Amino acid sequence: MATTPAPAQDRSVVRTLLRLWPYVRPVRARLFTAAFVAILASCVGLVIPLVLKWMVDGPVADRDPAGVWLGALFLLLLGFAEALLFGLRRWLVARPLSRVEASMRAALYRHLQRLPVSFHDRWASGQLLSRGTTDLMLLRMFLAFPLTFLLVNGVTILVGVIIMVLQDWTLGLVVLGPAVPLLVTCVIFEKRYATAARRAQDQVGDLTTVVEESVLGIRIVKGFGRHRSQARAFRELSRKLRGTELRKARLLATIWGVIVTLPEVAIGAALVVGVVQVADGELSAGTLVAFLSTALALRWPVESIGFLLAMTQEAATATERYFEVMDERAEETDPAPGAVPPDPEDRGLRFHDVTFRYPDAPPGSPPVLHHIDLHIRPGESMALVGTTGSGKTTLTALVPRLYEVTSGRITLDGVDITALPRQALRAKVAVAFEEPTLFSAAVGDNVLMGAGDTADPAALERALAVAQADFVHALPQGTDTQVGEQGLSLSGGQRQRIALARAVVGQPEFLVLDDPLSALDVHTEAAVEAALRQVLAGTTALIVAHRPSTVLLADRVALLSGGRIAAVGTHHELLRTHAEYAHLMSGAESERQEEVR
Ligand SMILES: Nc1ncnc2c1ncn2[C@@H]1O[C@H](COP(=O)(O)OP(=O)(O)OP(=O)(O)O)[C@@H](O)[C@H]1O
Repeated sequence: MATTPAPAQDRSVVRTLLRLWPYVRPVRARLFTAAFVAILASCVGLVIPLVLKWMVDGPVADRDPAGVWLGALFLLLLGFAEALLFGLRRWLVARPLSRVEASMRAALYRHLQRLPVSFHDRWASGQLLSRGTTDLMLLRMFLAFPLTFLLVNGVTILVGVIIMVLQDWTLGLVVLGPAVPLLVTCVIFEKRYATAARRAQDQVGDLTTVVEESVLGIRIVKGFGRHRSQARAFRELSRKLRGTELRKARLLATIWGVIVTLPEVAIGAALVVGVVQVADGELSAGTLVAFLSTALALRWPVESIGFLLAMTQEAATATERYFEVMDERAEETDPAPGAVPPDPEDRGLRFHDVTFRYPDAPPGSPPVLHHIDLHIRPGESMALVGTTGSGKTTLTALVPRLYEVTSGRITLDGVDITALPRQALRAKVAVAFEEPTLFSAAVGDNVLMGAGDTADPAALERALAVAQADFVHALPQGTDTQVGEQGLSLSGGQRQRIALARAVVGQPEFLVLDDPLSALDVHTEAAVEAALRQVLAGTTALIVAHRPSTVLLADRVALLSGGRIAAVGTHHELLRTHAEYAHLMSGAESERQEEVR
């Protein structure tokens, strides 16, 4: 499951949001201009009450129709200017903000590609998906609205309050009365909403994981009739999410209620006090009209603060979730400093006293691999044999540095693999796993992924021939045929052969094969083996094998038992001298005979 740390209670929203600055920086000019334009638009709106005051105390009191028309024309122009300026603000921000969202998404994707396999072991893919989609959308919305409007509304309220106090300070005080209770409510609301927002966004991630798993595993779900339990799990998670969303809605409704009611009551009170003052002749009707229309013009900026704060909280949570992934350490691409200098005498692939424990294994648990010493000489192929769970896959994963050794060293031709840049290492070592993953692309492209930039059609043909994957030519568009997500339109054995072709296409110096022929029928396996033998003649190879036929491909065999190398020798030697090996192979042999029969 995903690591979804509990929300930090004492986080600072501002400090969290400031982390977005590097992404916002390139569009800062546009954003600041847009904010300035929005402030201008709001201030234009605040001039309207002053025009009204002039109209009521002037042309209306003097019964001057020409003056009223002039005032109306002014109002119309001000309205137009306000609308135009708000339109301009939108135009200014729309494009740059979608660029910010795209660049953050690209950075996240790039980072995910560079994070070690151990990170992906820990995190559910749905959590990563939701961070790259929903959370980034929330951030774009925050940059488009709350970021600008919290500032714009703040300035508008300040200017409006100054105008009101200048009109009549007693009425001003009446309207300002609710400011303190409003502020207190906002602070309490903000804290509670932060917790609910974090929970909701994590739950969206969990829900995405369930959907993704059941879509990818649809065959298992159907095959085992698990659709009801999957649907139940989905319903349970969406019920939880609904509960959290309702809590958010309730919190929002409460704050909205307070934010709307208090100012309305204050405006009502100001109306009563103002009317009394006008009746007593202490205040002109025009001033009261101007005062009240300013107060009404401030209603929206004040009321919107509730949901602007809510969106800001969600954005802070989204930022936190985004950086939880971005802060994870990516694999170093450059060689590690201080590695042991290369030993030119030490050729081939060599494990020197390698011990390995999975990074996410419970503390104190025994290592999966103990003090492995193994030397595969240049051009030699070595089979790795062992009972299930003995650590074979783990050992092979250490060579391309999918995981880092806990202690000890692995060397390729005397060079410590940590002293090689990762790209150079992975160009030297090709891998094929038992569970072949194909990408949504043409078959040919899937194979050529293994060849770096030096790919050519002849290499593709050669690799397909070695892997006995000529069947691709019979596909509707030959090597250009698109294979679906995970290559589901191909059989298991066909996918394995394409993955094998991918491993051999780059003619790597070192080949690591994790039981790559397990899904093939005996005849195809024999044909692949015959072709592989030619490839293996010049390549140093480590091949995980379960069947004697695959073992026979190799020059020597290493027996892995309980995470230790129990014996190394030729197949026939070990059959004679090692009971565990003989037992393993006889089981495999009888299974094999069953299969042939
Ligand atoms: N990502 C992981 N985190 C923690 N432990 C793991 C992880 N992957 C595998 N293990 C554990 O490491 C041990 C060795 O697993 P490994 O897959 O290397 O065995 P194997 O010999 O390849 O087995 P098989 O023949 O069934 O493929 C197992 O006990 C397994 O539970």
